[in-house]
Amino acid sequence: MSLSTGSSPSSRRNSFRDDSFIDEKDVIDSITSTEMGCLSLIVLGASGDLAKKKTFPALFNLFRQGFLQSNEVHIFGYARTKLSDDDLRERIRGYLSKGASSEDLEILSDFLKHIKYVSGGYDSAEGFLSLNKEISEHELAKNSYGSSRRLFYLALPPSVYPSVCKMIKSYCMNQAVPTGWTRIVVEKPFGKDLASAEELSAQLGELFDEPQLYRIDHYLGKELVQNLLVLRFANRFFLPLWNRDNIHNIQIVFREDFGTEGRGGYFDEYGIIRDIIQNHLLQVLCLVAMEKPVSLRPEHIRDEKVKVLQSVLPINNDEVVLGQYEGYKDDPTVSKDSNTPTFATIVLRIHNERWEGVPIIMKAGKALSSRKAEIRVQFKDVPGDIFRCKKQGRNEFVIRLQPKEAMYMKLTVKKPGLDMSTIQSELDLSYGQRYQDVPIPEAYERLILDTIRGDQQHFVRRDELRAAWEIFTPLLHDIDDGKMKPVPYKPGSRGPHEADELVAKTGYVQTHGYIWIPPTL
Ligand SMILES: NC(=O)C1=CN([C@@H]2O[C@H](COP(=O)(O)OP(=O)(O)OC[C@H]3O[C@@H](n4cnc5c(N)ncnc54)[C@H](OP(=O)(O)O)[C@@H]3O)[C@@H](O)[C@H]2O)C=CC1
Ligand SMILES: O=C1O[C@H](COP(=O)(O)O)[C@@H](O)[C@H](O)[C@H]1O
Repeated sequence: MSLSTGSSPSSRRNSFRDDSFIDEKDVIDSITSTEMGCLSLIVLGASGDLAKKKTFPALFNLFRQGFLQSNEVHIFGYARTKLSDDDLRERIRGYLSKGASSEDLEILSDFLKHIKYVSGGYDSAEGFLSLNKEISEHELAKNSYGSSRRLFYLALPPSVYPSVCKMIKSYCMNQAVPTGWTRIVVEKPFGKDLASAEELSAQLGELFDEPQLYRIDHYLGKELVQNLLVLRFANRFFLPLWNRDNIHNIQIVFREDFGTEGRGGYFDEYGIIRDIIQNHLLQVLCLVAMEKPVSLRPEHIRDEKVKVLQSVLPINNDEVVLGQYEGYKDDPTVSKDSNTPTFATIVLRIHNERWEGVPIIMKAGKALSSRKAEIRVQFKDVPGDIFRCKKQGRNEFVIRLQPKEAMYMKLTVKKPGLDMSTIQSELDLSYGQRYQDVPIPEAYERLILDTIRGDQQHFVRRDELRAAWEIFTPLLHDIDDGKMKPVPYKPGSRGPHEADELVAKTGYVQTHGYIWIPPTL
């Protein structure tokens, strides 16, 4: 976990309004009026993996940078496990203190004082009544000005979302209306297919209005994902090139160099398409492929994302390769005859004026040779090529989301020297080198801050979710019914060779003899 450093707490608190390019008056007004007063952050599922690894570290980083103010905030953990306040604090301390400086350890001790734990069931009126009592006491003690705010973060399996939301609605709503608010953050996977996602949406929709619901997809909080709209719409370079006339194919790739360790039971029920492609990679695709929004208002952006999703053609199963790494089924929590893919390459086709004929290759896998996530835009060959550049490979624009954020453009140049020959080189913007003193925030930090500020731009709207499930549901049902089977691949490999063959069939040209080496400082 990284403890990002930053400027002084007081200056950081207002930096969003100072620096943001979101300048619509109403957005700013809504942020200003709801960013004050007592703030209760309630982490449901506080005993779990996500809470430990992501939610509490993100809250701590926001606290240490002054985005959560000591005199306003209180954090409540809730779960069934019997823990004392100190048990939870010690768990968090254990995770956060590794490698921390003495200054950080001091701030951590202060942060932990703001944490309380309440134990109870996810359908227990008694549990939620005690939670409400704790929150109300904190509000009474601290609410000296402004309105009280309640943010419920569901770090829980989706199966309990409906009952938890009913409990919140019945027993824990903020009474400080209309100035205060109650918001709910839900994690993916949001459903297992179109029908179950719609049912879940309907259940939650009966209890909360869309502006109260934040469907989090942490890929939308990654620095270079947030950069996509700026890159595409603020640079004259890209505007005329970003279309079927110039781009041959696009790849959106997620690789992990570890398996499903410790999460086999969950993963076996969902698989790589539901875990990564239907949400994280598809959200990235929306930002890569959407038209320019009317403005930066969340609704304008999300309207354009929905249009892209609705333009995706039904998946052709001949353009899908599934894989399962050898040894996956050794996990005792995984079924011995599991048909669950841990790897998938899927070609999507967008039926619109900009992208007709451009294969969009979505690739994700666990237990592969490396860990990285990137967008790879491959341009067409140069027409009337007098340099025989084809030998060298095509222009490619690569956006590396992680690790080591970077953007680089592979291009052909004259080989330096007396000979007149060409080689592949690159224009390179590596963030570690270009922005040496700028800490890159963790995705969860940024997104939790958005939920507190009431900015839904980087959250998935209900109709987006529906459109996303519409794309993948037929394929998922074919896999669930055993009509599509994963091929085995070796852990630590590139995945099944059939996937490389499929990508080659789409016309992707691999550049041989060239490798981008991230610069070192
Ligand atoms: N872990 C990760 O890296 C990521 C997780 N997510 C999503 O976040 C959510 C939480 O994930 P994670 O923390 O890994 O999950 P966990 O399995 O760790 O569950 C979180 C907590 O929920 C409670 N719980 C677990 N299973 C059940 C059940 N069947 N019924 C009721 N309560 C249960 C447990 O608390 P107790 O028994 O104490 O009540 C547990 O501590 C999930 O939706 C997951 O898909 C999303 C991205 C990444
Ligand atoms: O949502 C998930 O994401 C993680 C990968 O997240 P990253 O930010 O480290 O790329 C993945 O390991 C997990 O299976 C999935 O549920």
